[in-house]
Amino acid sequence: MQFVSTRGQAPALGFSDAVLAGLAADGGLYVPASWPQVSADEIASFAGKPYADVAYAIISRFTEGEIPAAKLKSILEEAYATFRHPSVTPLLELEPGHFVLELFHGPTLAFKDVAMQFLSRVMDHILLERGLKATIVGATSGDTGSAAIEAFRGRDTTDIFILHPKGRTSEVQRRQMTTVLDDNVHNIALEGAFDDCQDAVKAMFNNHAFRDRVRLSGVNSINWGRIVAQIVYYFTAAAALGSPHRKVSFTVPTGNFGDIFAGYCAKAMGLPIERLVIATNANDILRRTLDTGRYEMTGVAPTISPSMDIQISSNFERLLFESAGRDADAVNRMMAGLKQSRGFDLPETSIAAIRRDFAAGTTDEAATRAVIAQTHKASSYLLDPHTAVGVGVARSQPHDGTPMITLATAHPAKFPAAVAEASGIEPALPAWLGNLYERPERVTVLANDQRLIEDFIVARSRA
Ligand SMILES: Cc1ncc(COP(=O)(O)O)c(C=O)c1O
Ligand SMILES: N[C@@H](CCOP(=O)(O)O)C(=O)O
Repeated sequence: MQFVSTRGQAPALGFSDAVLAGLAADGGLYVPASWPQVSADEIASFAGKPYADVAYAIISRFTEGEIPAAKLKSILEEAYATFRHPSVTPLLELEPGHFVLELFHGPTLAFKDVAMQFLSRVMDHILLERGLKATIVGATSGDTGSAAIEAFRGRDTTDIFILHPKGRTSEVQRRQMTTVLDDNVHNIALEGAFDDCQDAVKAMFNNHAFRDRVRLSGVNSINWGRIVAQIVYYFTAAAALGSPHRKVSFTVPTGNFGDIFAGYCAKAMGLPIERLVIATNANDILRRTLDTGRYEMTGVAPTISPSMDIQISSNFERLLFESAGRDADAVNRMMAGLKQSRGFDLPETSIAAIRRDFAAGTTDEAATRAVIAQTHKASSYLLDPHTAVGVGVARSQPHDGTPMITLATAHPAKFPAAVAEASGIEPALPAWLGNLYERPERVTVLANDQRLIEDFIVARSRA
């Protein structure tokens, strides 16, 4: 399987090289050259299978010829043995016809663990095979960083540098990152917003001298290795509800568009998905884009779902590529518009194609709090604020008899202050994180200055 860049100027790569590259050399994102298909019979066979087996069935279609079957199986067994629930990603019915897919049973309590536990092991394997070390950089609004640090800590093949926006994560999220004191882990608190962190990471990838010097690699969802692992739970959840004989819809709390793009991939591979619903918080650039056909940056406001306080939604580029019939020139024009004038109009055919697969809605701050309170009152189920954004939007969708699955992307204990304010209940951290508030922290505060950040990394990278 080859992977091509959404900007059309970088060479096509195999799975291992695409994973190590993270971002393509032309600034684009890698997507598979074609979508492998999963037959109806095979989808039906996923119901009741162990999670790691379904993961193998899906992921091996992209790694064939590169990662030996036995190695991939052992990576997946090990990755999902770190989850505290036997089903890995359990599905439960919140109200008739509306399900939540709990993706937060991994080591850091957010959906990022599902991909990161796989990615760290597969990268380690590739680097060991090649006798190389890599420098990993990542931008986080809190969850990617903690999952990546947990997955890569102590690994000899990698140094990991995570940039988070200073003061804009929850305290639990920050401590999950800064209390990891392994030598290969480096936390940077950037004076800025999440988009500044993400811009800095992309600028490092586009600085080819720096990129080569430290053998740069990335763990944000720009990396195909993240997306491929997230496709799996769309299949397990749909199969559990009777797919392929019954269609399902998904509502996904969305920021960088990685999680919901994985749903699009599942559909492209043959999973009968009726609708993919983009759920945004008050930072609603994606909902406005679906409404108006124009992607327009207007600024980011901090919310109680901070991991979605994003306006440069990286993976939307992958959807633009798909919706434009894989026309890289069209993508380049749109991305140039974004750089020059902070916005662009989608071609008519693109927005029409997107609207065929996707719907979108917003749950604002007050409504998010109300969803948490009302859901707890009705069913004693505590939602984290990101999942609540999803549940709020899912409830506003037309009822067409198709089961709706909302992705529960984080455990409420990651956001105790917001959850307690909304519901009166302070969710407790699981036992293994019980002493998080007593652990010492290590973090470096840096100004939002590209040179400063790159110098910091060069001085500490062992690659
Ligand atoms: C808890 C949580 N929910 C939702 C999202 C949004 O996911 P995505 O960026 O893949 O759209 C994030 C961050 O990525 C998150 O951390
Ligand atoms: N919400 C994210 C932001 C980065 O998203 P990613 O999926 O592209 O890594 C976070 O928690 O850091």
